[in-house]
Amino acid sequence: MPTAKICGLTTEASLDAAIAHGASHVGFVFFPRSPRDIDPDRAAALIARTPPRVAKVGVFVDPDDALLTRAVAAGVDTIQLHGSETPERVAAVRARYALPVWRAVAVRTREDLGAAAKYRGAADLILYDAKPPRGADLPGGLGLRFDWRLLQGHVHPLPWALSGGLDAASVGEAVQVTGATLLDVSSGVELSPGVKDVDKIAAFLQSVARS
Ligand SMILES: O=C(O)c1ccccc1N[C@@H]1O[C@H](COP(=O)(O)O)[C@@H](O)[C@H]1O
Repeated sequence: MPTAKICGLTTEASLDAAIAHGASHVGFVFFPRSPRDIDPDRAAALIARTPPRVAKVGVFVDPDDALLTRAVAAGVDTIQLHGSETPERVAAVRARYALPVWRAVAVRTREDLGAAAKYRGAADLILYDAKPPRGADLPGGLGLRFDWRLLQGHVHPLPWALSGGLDAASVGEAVQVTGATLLDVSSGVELSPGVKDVDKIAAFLQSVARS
């Protein structure tokens, strides 16, 4: 059965809904430009109420080590790098913190998928996300999807997950088209950027469980 990460959590209510409805991963965004940005001290309070079976993913955009160290001290146990981190930087982060590291790969065309192979031996998982439009304020969390058919026949160099514009209505088709076993959502379970909705979280996780 596919599993899911609910990303961009900032409140007890939304975190509790994700846990209660079976999320395998919860995500906290450490990026000041994001409407979902969370301070590591606040994240620590949310992580403290998250059971061990649920992975706590920190989402970062070209972070320095000081921020990574604060987030790991807060309880983040998986690092998602969503900026322009090179394979060398990804490998260094993985070695320094001895935690699983995900690398986002932005996809618009089939050629974009080629970037994933560069992270073999550096990242633990590739997170395919839609490529943001030129000049976008954020590299992710925009509720945009890419053509999932691009993943058909793609030889994945690493374990992988799917993100970008998913919601309760579309996630079943996403699983069918791509064969994804881990689905990552942020905007699709929100009322407005940064404002999570517990009913949308429940509906998304129910759709994943049915897929
Ligand atoms: O959510 C954010 O604000 C964010 C900021 C910077 C980098 C990544 C971010 N979110 C990630 O984007 C994808 C897709 O999100 P969406 O469902 O399309 O809104 C997801 O992996 C989030 O972790």
